[in-house]
Amino acid sequence: MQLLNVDIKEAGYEKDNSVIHNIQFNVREGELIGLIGPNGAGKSTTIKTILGLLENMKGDVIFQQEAKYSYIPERPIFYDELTLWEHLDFIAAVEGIPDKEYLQQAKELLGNYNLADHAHEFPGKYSKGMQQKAMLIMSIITNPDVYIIDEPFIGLDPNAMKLFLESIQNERRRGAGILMSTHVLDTAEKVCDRFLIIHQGKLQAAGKLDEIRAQCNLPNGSLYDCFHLIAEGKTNE
Ligand SMILES: Nc1ncnc2c1ncn2[C@@H]1O[C@H](COP(=O)(O)OP(=O)(O)OP(=O)(O)O)[C@@H](O)[C@H]1O
Repeated sequence: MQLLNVDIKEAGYEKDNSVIHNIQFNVREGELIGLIGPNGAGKSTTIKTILGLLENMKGDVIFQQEAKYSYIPERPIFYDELTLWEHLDFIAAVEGIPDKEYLQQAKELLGNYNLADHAHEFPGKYSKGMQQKAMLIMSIITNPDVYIIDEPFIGLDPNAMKLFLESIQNERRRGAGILMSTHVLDTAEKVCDRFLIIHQGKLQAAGKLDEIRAQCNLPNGSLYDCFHLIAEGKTNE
């Protein structure tokens, strides 16, 4: 089942100055989609458009059957005066999640991510990797149908990276669809079902790795090879 349909004709930060054009794709249940492209390609702008943050947008972004989404930004954001536990309590209260539904899960996640001993500290003072893990826990407890994740891997140590990927796989098994922007192409190649390669604000290639290879005319190429070809503007499109 499709959870999110995106059909952006154009979007940008100022009127009559579009940054992204003709970006169409969908996210289905259980799918992990990698949104990739060089710096300044338009990945964050695409995400901001999906989140409804850009006024200057033409097109449609439709979450199916009131699918609930959760956004994990590249730069974690916390309330200065709330501990991580207080953040979790606050989110549970706002989302109307009963204690018995999230307390156990939150404790398990805090344990897995080695944050249990820091749960009563202010996450604003955590290291970058700890903050990233805290954001993920805050997201998971809301049980979203769709995750929108902006570059999650920067700052994670190898163990945290493994845990992050495991958490994502668990969420996919539950049926959640995930749109994830990243520059870590070797990991993306291994874990994503489909890819969207954006360059200069346009979708230059989309599909499974085999389809991307065909679009790039690189039958044995890696995602990295295809990315470079597109970033250098050498595709036929
Ligand atoms: N707040 C903003 N106001 C005006 N222009 C912006 C703003 N944010 C981004 N842009 C412009 O939009 C274009 C796309 O930027 P965007 O942040 O979407 O790229 P990105 O693919 O996410 O890059 P990166 O990999 O560096 O994060 C760039 O030309 C950038 O200068």
